[in-house]
Formats: sequence, structure tokens, C-alpha cells
Amino acid sequence: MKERTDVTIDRRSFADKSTLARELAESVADRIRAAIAERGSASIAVSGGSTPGKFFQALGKTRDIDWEKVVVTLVDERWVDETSDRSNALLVNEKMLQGPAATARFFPLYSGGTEPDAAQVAKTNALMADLPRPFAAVILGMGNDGHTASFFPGGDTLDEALSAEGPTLAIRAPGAGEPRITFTLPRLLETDGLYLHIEGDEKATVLDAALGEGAVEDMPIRAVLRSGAPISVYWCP
Ligand SMILES: O=C(O)[C@H](O)[C@@H](O)[C@H](O)[C@H](O)COP(=O)(O)O
Repeated sequence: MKERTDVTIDRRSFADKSTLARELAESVADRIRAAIAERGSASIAVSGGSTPGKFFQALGKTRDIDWEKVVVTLVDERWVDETSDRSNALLVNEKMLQGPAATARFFPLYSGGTEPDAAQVAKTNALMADLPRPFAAVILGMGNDGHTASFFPGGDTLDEALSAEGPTLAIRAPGAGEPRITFTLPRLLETDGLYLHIEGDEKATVLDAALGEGAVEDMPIRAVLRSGAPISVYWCP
């Protein structure tokens, strides 16, 4: 397993958060432009949380992208509406979909109500039927417990999340706070470019542990790292 991950993981280190944000935005912008040139449109799926704000701002300011042909969605979402400061959609709207990127379309994962029950998830999945496929870029984050997207240790639908076509499903986990909705792993791997954006020494240590031996259930990001899909890790202190 180690040999296989070594050849597919490209680890890049940057001096600081601003440099990382700029370089990641440039790489994702290249993917978006290439997808539009090849397929006429582009979709990207981004992570929420505390890490990606600067990257969102850098990407959203990029002028030489035909943003009207771009659909932005999230790899996962907390089941809260956009008035909540826990909303990943709110973060994307405030940080990325301003200025040049304001003409992009945003496909939310949250579809209303207090619980992601079957009817609500079906609504989200119906919307995602219009998402350009494959993704031009998928940008993952990682928690210190080894989760990525909403693939949490102890997640009640973790097995399905890592194997089903989806495109999305509900998941609840002790470490997740609210109930969540997440794209499934097979669907996230349908991408021209797969990125992992992490910052700080603690997360570098967590990634090293995830690259070692151990169960996927303990650190679900292992499912991504062991998938054989090429992944670019963007890290800075
Ligand atoms: O909604 C979310 O919480 C995310 O999409 C999640 O998967 C995130 O990427 C990690 O939890 C890292 O979060 P931080 O950037 O806050 O450390």
C-alpha cells in the first residue's frame, strides 16, 4: 500500500499561507480554464472549515476565467442554513463569489429543514444531476481526527460514503457537530485534479500517520490516500 501511495501523492510545501493560497488558486484556475476549453463548462468542489478562506479570496479575484461557465459546490456541508456562521455555503459566498467570481453559479448541498432526511437529500441529488462532470478540481481539507469531507471516524454511513455512487448522502458522527451531507468518495474522485489543502505542523503529523498502516475507519482520509488517485498536497506551516 505504501508504494502505491508514494507514487500518487505529490507533497508541496509553501513558505506561508498567502503564498500557498496564491499557488493553489493558480493551479485550480488552470484546471477550470482547461475544463472550459475541453467541455464548455467547469465545476469545482471545495471544502469549508477554517483553512480555505485565503484560497477562496485568491481564486475569486482571478479575472481570466469565464466565471459564467463555472459551477461551484462543496465537498460537504453542515446541515445549517446560510444564516449560520457554521455554513460552508456562507463562507464560499463571502470569500469567493465576489468580484470576478460573482457570476459563477453555486450549487448548495443544504436543501432546507433541520435534518438531512431522505427527501432533503433527494432534493440535493436532483440539483447535482446538473453539475458538469467530471469536476475540474476537488479541494479537500483534513481534520486532526483524520476526517476529510464528512468522512468522519464513527460516521453512521461511513461505509456507504466511501463506496456509493451518491452523488451525496447524509452522515452523522460524534465529532461532526451537526448532521452533515457529503459527496461520496467515488464521486469526489471523478475529477481532473484532486488537492488536499492543510496548514500547520499538527496536520502534517496527522497526514504522516494517515499514510502509515492502520484502518480506514480510524482515519477515513486513508480511503482517499489509498485510492490510487493522484493527489497534490498543499501544505505550509
Ligand atoms: O465542513 C467541514 O468542516 C469540512 O469541509 C471539513 O472536511 C474540513 O475540511 C476539515 O474539518 C478541516 O477543517 P479546518 O480547515 O477547520 O481544520
